[in-house]
Amino acid sequence: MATLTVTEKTEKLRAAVKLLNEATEQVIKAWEDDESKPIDGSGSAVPSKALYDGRRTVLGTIGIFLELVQEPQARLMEVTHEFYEARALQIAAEARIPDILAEGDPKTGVPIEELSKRTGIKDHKLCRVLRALCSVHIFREVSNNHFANNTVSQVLVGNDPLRAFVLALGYDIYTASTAFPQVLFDPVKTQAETDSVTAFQDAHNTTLTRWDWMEQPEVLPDGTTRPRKELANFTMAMLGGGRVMGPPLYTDFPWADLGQSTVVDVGGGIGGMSLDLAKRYPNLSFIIQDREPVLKQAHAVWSKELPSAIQTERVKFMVHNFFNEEPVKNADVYHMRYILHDWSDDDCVAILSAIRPALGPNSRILISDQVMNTTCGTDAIASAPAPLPANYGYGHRFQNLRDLNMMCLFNGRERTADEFAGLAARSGLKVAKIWEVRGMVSITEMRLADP
Ligand SMILES: C[S@@+](CC[C@H](N)C(=O)[O-])C[C@H]1O[C@@H](n2cnc3c(N)ncnc32)[C@H](O)[C@@H]1O
Repeated sequence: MATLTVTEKTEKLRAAVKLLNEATEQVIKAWEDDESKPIDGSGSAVPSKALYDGRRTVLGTIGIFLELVQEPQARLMEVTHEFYEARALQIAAEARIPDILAEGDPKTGVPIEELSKRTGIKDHKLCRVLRALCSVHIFREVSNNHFANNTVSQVLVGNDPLRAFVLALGYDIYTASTAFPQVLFDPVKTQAETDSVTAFQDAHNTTLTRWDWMEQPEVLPDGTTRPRKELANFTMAMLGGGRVMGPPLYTDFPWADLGQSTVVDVGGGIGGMSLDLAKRYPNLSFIIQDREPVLKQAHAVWSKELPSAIQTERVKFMVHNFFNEEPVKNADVYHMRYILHDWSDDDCVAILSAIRPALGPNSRILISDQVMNTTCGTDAIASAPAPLPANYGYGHRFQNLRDLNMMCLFNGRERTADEFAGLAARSGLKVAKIWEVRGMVSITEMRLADP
C-alpha cells in the first residue's frame, strides 16, 4: 500500500529516531577521538570508518523525516524549487561572497550594503539570495542583513578550484539540464546511447559533443572569437572536485606498495589526482594523457605546484585519444578517474579494449568512479541499517544526482559492481577487486582475464 497506516508510520519514525540517536553518538565520539585526519591543505579529510558510516546514517535519516513528517504536497513543491539553491550558490561563488565575508569580523558580519557595493548586485536581491542559502545552512545571518561564513561556506574561501566546480555546474551543465525532459520524452533521442545525442546538444543547439564544444572558440556578437570560459573553468573544477573526493582514494588503496611504478593517467585532465599522488608517494612516476588543449593547462598547473616533477621527468604529458590503442606498453598502472562514467557501455568497452593490448601480466587498470548501490541493495555492497533504504537513501543523494548528470551530458552512467563486471568481461578483462574507500568514489581494479 502506498500510504502507510499511523501504526506503520509511527514504527518507522521511531526506528529512524533511534538510528539517528545512535549514529549521532557515533559521529560525536569520532569527533572526540579526533579520528579524522586532514591530509592536505584544502580542508578535506579522510574520515575514520566509524565517522564515515555515522555520517551517512545521519544523512539517510533526514530522508525518512522528509518522507514521513513533511506534508507530502509541500515536499514535492519544495523539490521543484531546489534548483534555485544551486543557482543561489552559483551567484554567491561568482560574486566571491565567501572571500568578502572572510575579510569581515565573523561576530558582527558584513552588512548587505557593503556586499552590494562590492558585487554590484542590488542589496535586497543579494540579501534574499544569501538568506535562501542561510536557510540550507550555507552562510550565517548574524544579525538582520549582516552575513558571515559558516562551516560550509568557509571552505570556499580562497579555494578557486572548488569555486570552479560550483561554477562549472552553473554554466553549461545547468543549461544542459533544461533540455533533459524533452530529450527523455523524445521517442528517438530517448533510445540514444552516444555522447552526441543528449540533452547537452539540444540545450546548446549544437551537434558537437561536450568535449568538442568546449574546445570550439566562442563567437562574440562583433564576430570576433575567444576561448570558451567553460574549458579553463572545467579543468580547474576537476582539480577542485577531485580534491574533495580524492583523499580517501589516496589512503585506501596501497599506492606505497607499488614502489617505483609508472602510473599512466588515461584522460588525466590536468592530472589533478596524479599531482596529489606525486606529492604523497615520491617513488611513483606519471604519464598524463589527454587532449592537447587540456594538457597545456596541465603543464601550467604542474609547473606551479610541483615543478621538480617536470624537471626530473617524473611526470610526462602525452596527447592521446583513449579510443586509439594505448601507446605506453606494460605499465604498472593505467588509471582512469571520472572517465568511464562519462561514456556509454559500448564506448567504455572500446576504451578498455584499447588499453587491453598494452597490459602486461602484472599491469592493472584502476578505475576511480562511484560503485553504485540500489535502494534495494546489491550483493557487492553492505546495506544500510533499517529502516534506511539499502543505499542510505538521502545519504546517497549526490551519487544519484551525479548519475543523472552523466546521462544528461554524455549518455554516460555511474555503474553497479555487476555493471563493471559486465564491461570487463566484454573487454577481455576481469574485475580483480573493488577497493573499499571511505568516500563516494571507489577504486575498481581490472586485470587481464587470461594473463
Ligand atoms: C571528467 S574529466 C576527468 C579528468 C581527470 N581524470 C580527473 O579526474 O581530474 C574527463 C577527461 O577526459 C578527457 N577526454 C575526453 N575525451 C577524450 C579522449 N577521446 N581521449 C582522451 N581524453 C579525453 C577530457 O578532456 C577530460 O579531461
